Amino acid sequence: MQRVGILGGTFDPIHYAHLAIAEEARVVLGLSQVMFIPTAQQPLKQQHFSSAYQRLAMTKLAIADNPAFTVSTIEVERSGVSYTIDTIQALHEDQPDIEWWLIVGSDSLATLPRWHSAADLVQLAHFAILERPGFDLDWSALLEQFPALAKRSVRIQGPRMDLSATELRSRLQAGLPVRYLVPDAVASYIAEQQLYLA
Ligand SMILES: Nc1ncnc2c1ncn2[C@@H]1O[C@H](COP(=O)(O)OP(=O)(O)OP(=O)(O)O)[C@@H](O)[C@H]1O
Ligand SMILES: O=C(O)c1ccc[n+]([C@@H]2O[C@H](COP(=O)([O-])O)[C@@H](O)[C@H]2O)c1
Repeated sequence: MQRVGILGGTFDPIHYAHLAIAEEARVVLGLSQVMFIPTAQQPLKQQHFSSAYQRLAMTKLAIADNPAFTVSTIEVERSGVSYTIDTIQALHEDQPDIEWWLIVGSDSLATLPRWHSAADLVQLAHFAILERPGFDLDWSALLEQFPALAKRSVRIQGPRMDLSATELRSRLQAGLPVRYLVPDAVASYIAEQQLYLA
């Protein structure tokens, strides 16, 4: 069965750790492609710092040189709160013969108990879990709550990159460089659009 990866994210902004975990999961799991899906509105985040359109544009620029990477506008076009279960259900209905792999950092997976219809999601998707430096996942607690995860997930150790969008926004606000932390085209877009200055 063909396997396709999904990297959902706020991508505010997208950075090299996103690209690196997507590529790692692609190779380790033999994914035919990784679909990047920027959220319209992340359910657990109070605030976004650029528009959905700008985050989508940065995502397109970031993945342009990798033929195995694609961008889906499914959440941006649906608008409103972006529940992953809605996205997976739609993709699954459209292409039931694909094995869908959600690529998630360990920090994000730790919030799974608070995701909408999490128990159903675990039945529909597989999970590629990437270790995030400085973040210890309580794996046994999660397995206790979602036993199906044991058979439907793979934990991948690397690459370990201590980089976050939060840190990038702080750097930009402080006038510090983000070159070599995000693709050049993304750095140029951020500068042109004057993002993350306030
Ligand atoms: N450095 C990293 N290592 C592993 N996973 C990461 C890393 N950065 C982001 N991810 C994962 O990528 C996905 C999308 O992340 P997101 O767009 O929220 O970026 P972020 O850097 O975590 O943003 P913010 O700092 O604004 O919360 C999530 O599953 C997150 O766990
Ligand atoms: O469906 C939910 O309730 C839900 C709650 C929190 C996060 N998510 C998804 O998890 C992905 C990573 O989120 P984030 O915060 O790291 O950008 C992104 O696709 C979010 O929409 C989904």
